[in-house]
Amino acid sequence: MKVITVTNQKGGTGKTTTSLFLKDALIEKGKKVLLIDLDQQADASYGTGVEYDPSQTTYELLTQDLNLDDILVHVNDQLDLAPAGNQMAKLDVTLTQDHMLDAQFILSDKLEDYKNNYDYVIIDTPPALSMAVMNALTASDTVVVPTQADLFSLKGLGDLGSTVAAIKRRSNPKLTIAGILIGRYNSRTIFSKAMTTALTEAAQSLQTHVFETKIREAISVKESQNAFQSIFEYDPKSKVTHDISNFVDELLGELENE
Ligand SMILES: Nc1ncnc2c1ncn2[C@@H]1O[C@H](COP(=O)(O)OP(=O)(O)OP(=O)(O)O)[C@@H](O)[C@H]1O
Repeated sequence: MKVITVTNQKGGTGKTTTSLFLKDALIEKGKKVLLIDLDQQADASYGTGVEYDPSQTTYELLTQDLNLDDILVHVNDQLDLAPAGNQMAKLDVTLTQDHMLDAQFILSDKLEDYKNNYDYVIIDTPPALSMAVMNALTASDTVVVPTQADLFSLKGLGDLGSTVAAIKRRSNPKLTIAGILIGRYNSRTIFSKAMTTALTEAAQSLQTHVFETKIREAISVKESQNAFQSIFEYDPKSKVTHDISNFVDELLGELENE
């Protein structure tokens, strides 16, 4: 079982979209996937199109004496969902009030018994360097950092680099950053010198590289999300679907070589 966290503390950089693409591409490859939603906005959970009990979510999993099974939603034979709820916004406060020791290990401990149940676990995270993200990083093999080809999306990635370094030292030495993924890409955009410098610096600060594949901006991305459909079903022949396939092949190639 490989655990992949999708994170960037900046909002709206494509974390949920990337998590859903990853889930779709892995299912397309016949893999068994667990999607864990740690973002209080719960867009990834909503995106699967299933109904779930809003009082049995990843917040309860991380703050109460519950097993993953207690909150899991069986979406289909290849996909289970650990859904999020808006109570996730108070996770850091709750864990501090409860004086939880080693609070970043909770998710990793709770995944321990499920190692043989899934090929891949995909974790969608909130736009913050919160306890939810610490838990995701501690439980993961690798991290994908979605960004957009603008300077603001790259701001603050140095902080993510420091957090990952701290997690590697303290709670998860095997953690790697697979790469920075450029999304909503427009091929007519000329990368400015400033953008190229910022991308290089961002990759250096994360001790990683930028994925060769970029995901283009395409209306079918939003349309497939609105239709609660996998992009592979909604628009199988489109260029963006091809990008997604190439990106996932690039990522899996890296993971297999580790
Ligand atoms: N390749 C793409 N083409 C078109 N639209 C896209 C593409 N990728 C992402 N989007 C759109 O960009 C918006 C932001 O993406 P998304 O919700 O995945 O970001 P996020 O990082 O998860 O946001 P947040 O930080 O709020 O959790 C969404 O409306 C999504 O549909």
